[in-house]
Amino acid sequence: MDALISQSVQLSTWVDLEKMARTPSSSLRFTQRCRGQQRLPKRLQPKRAAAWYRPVSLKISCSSENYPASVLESGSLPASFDQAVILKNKADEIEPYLDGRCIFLVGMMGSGKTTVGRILSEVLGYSFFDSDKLIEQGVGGTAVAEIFKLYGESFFRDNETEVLRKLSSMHRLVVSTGGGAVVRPINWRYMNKGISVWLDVPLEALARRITAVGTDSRPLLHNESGDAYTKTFRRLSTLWEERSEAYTKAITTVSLENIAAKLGDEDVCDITPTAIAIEALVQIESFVKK
Ligand SMILES: Nc1ncnc2c1ncn2[C@@H]1O[C@H](COP(=O)(O)OP(=O)(O)O)[C@@H](O)[C@H]1O
Ligand SMILES: O=C(O)C1=C[C@@H](OP(=O)(O)O)[C@@H](O)[C@H](O)C1
Repeated sequence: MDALISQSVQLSTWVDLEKMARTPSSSLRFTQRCRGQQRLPKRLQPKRAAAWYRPVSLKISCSSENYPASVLESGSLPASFDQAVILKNKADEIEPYLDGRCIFLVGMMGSGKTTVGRILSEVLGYSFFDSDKLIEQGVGGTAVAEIFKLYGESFFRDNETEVLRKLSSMHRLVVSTGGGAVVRPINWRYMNKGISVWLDVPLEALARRITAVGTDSRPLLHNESGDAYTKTFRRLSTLWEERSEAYTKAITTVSLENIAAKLGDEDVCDITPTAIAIEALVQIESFVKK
């Protein structure tokens, strides 16, 4: 049965990746907001949730058109510029150094791979792919949770590897991978043909985000007892113990705790996706300019 389905999941038959990749994603604006954020119970709300929507955390003024080589490295963002402008300038600066290499975002579920990945693809003029979505399309539009239920995790993982293999032979893509893609060594061979970026987000923040949107689409978070936050946090902790080492194989790391420290924020939940995208470019820059 599985063999039969596997055969039907030939990438060429389900997604014309090459064609899709020729069309850079166009739905994104530089300033990404947390749309559709549901209200959490008060005790789960981040201390300054509204700050997610702040356009920028500003420290100093800057009169030059040339932004500091590393706006976040310096720990100070120029006061009069929107994060979106900083992001776009940084993208323009490093894009030639990428030589078309793909960017693979890795990280625990809920770490922002899709959110940040879309922003990066937009500013770099790259195409965006979500590997989970490609797997779903390959199985006739079956949702990830359903694929796990009907065919099991290893079937899902085989398809994930096949998707990554195919994507790794392409250029100018930003790819949001599934949280478990890091576990198979073969996947690293594919992802590190491009530049892998680990979004390192504290478990508490992940659990808050996922609780806000629900766990329906994330099958590995099903089957726990307790309230939504507690069971999500517990399951994430187990997965983290199994995977934390694997994430360190990424070529670059974006640590939200480091960004928070640089910006003077005390809560990682205050960091906007745009600020995270800027830091991702800063980290990528230090790799490509080495
Ligand atoms: N920097 C951020 N601050 C607050 N919420 C965020 C941030 N980045 C992502 N989110 C939210 O967290 C949830 C998971 O993000 P997503 O990009 O889908 O993660 P992943 O693709 O890694 O699973 C989404 O609801 C998204 O809106
Ligand atoms: O952590 C994991 O093993 C998984 C994460 C999910 O992707 P996201 O990280 O995008 O939620 C999805 O691939 C699947 O549910 C398995």
